[in-house]
Amino acid sequence: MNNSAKSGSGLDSALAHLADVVDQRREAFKAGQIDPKTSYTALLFSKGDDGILKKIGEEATEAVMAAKDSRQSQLAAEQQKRLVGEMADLWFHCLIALSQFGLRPEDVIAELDRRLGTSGIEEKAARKATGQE
Ligand SMILES: N=c1c2ncn([C@@H]3O[C@H](COP(=O)(O)OP(=O)(O)OP(=O)(O)O)[C@@H](O)[C@H]3O)c2ncn1[C@@H]1O[C@H](COP(=O)(O)O)[C@@H](O)[C@H]1O
Repeated sequence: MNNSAKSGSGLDSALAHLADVVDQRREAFKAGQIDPKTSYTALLFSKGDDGILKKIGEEATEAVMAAKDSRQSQLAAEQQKRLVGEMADLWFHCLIALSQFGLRPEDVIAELDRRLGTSGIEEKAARKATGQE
């Protein structure tokens, strides 16, 4: 795997482009212009909140299992490829959930940007100190 692949704005634009496709599918589904039999994205939207959120749980579990298998097979290339595929499924289904709840990947990226440079340990301690936990 190439560690330098897709760093920087290419990642943002790839996610934004896919989110545009997902949002368009959602609008088309709501308008009755797209058939869940021909669009997997529309099929997911037809399942509503519970179906979409359940799918995230399933995809997360599949990604965890692929990671464990990858480790056991000493990171064999084909297992790494499977792990990337499962992570892609997970990210895709997260984009579906964001769209369902009126959000965009840009919102998540902005939050991650905001956190840059703040240690998770410090942030957790600050939350405890202000009683937010
Ligand atoms: N990126 C994706 C994408 N990633 C994963 N998937 C689908 O997500 C599913 C993964 O779920 P599973 O592994 O559980 O497989 P499954 O057995 O088919 O699912 P279930 O029957 O268990 O629900 C597969 O059917 C994949 O095809 C995706 N489907 C669509 N996209 C993008 O969305 C666009 C629009 O897709 P359609 O709405 O189908 O035209 C496509 O052009 C792609 O760019």
